[in-house]
Amino acid sequence: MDNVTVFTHPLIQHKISILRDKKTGTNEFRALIEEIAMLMGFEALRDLPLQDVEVETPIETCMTPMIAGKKMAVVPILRAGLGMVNGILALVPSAKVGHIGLYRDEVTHEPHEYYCKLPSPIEQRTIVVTDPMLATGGSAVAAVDFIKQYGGKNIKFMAIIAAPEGLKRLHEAHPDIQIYVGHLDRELNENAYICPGLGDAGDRIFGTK
Ligand SMILES: O=P(O)(O)OC[C@H]1O[C@H](OP(=O)(O)OP(=O)(O)O)[C@H](O)[C@@H]1O
Ligand SMILES: O=c1cc[nH]c(=O)[nH]1
Ligand SMILES: [Mg+2]
Repeated sequence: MDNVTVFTHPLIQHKISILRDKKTGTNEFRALIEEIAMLMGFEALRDLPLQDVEVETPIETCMTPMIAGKKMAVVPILRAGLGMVNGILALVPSAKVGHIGLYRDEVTHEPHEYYCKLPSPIEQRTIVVTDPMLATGGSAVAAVDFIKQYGGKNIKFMAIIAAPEGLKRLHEAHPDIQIYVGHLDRELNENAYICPGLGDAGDRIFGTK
């Protein structure tokens, strides 16, 4: 699929396997989500624009590349996407952070919006949307719809685990965005949970149940 990257890096696969283990506690789970986001972000941000700036080394003055301007936004889908934000900010500390609040109805599995605040202006920014779980794809499609309504154009979506159904739905709804997936799982179950998955990412990050 064009514009879709499914990671195979052993460090990412190893960390995802620890996430899956139901014995992994909140502390470790939260740290792993952040580390995986950073590893995925390293690849996802390989096309960030650079500009040459003048720097004086101890030897001489030279022109050398740096990230051009403050041109990035991280937009987590609340709540679980919040867990990935610091991993991306560790790479680009100057990035602005927007928030989109969505929860999935337990019966219909449809996403419901409860919050949306994005950095303005957003048109020129590289926008990294984070959510560990891409299940039916309803939340991801709704979040990207919002960002496009606000004027966002250069959008990257990062999920740690995706179901084939959700990846297909997001790619078909928004073929122009770059999608990054840490691992593509087998399927959704009758409750629209990813199998084998890792359970409810939000509850495991924040210790709620
Ligand atoms: O692809 P979908 O079928 O839309 O499902 C994925 C969504 O479900 C989870 O959020 P949840 O509704 O559990 O909210 P939470 O992050 O607050 O726990 C997850 O973090 C995604 O946002
Ligand atoms: O498996 C799933 C599906 C949706 N949301 C989660 O947190 N986990
Ligand atoms: Mg949840």
